[in-house]
Amino acid sequence: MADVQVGVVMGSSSDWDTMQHAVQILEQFGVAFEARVVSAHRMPDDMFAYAEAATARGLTAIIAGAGGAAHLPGMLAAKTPVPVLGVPVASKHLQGVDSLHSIVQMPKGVPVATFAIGAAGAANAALFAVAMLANGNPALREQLIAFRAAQTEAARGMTLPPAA
Ligand SMILES: Nc1c(C(=O)O)ncn1[C@@H]1O[C@H](COP(=O)(O)O)[C@@H](O)[C@H]1O
Repeated sequence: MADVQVGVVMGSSSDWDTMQHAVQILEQFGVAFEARVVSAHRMPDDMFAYAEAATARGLTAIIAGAGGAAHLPGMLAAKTPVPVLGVPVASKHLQGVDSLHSIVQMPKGVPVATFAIGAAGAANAALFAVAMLANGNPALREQLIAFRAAQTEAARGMTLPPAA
């Protein structure tokens, strides 16, 4: 099995509906990844161990999704130099604004690259990880360019219904 290039972690299995959109992109581009539940709040020792092992394991990026008091991405970033891409998962009561603010408002010196709330943010985090990997991988870069071109064609082909 190929070495894992990107780690996809989330605070709970309830985040999977959102985070599977990151995994779909990584699968589409043939990036070797792992997906697992790692919670700063509920399993802090495991979270520390995951972050501490990330460099030696050769991870290029960690995509971390969490909802509510979403400390997971920031705590991972505190424990590893591997870039952390944070995905705010929509929460039950505050629609993910709490998650977004928890992830984006990092103190100076410990950055988390923060994406949009929900599925689009998860997909974009994965596309960003692909772009990072593509810096050293011309074939992957070509794939990314083809993905963008297909998206452009799809947008050009969009039609609108008659006004009501
Ligand atoms: N924000 C965090 C962390 C963390 O940041 O460590 N661990 C779990 N959670 C979040 O709690 C929400 C509810 O989780 P449950 O559905 O399991 O109760 C999830 O969105 C999860 O990401």
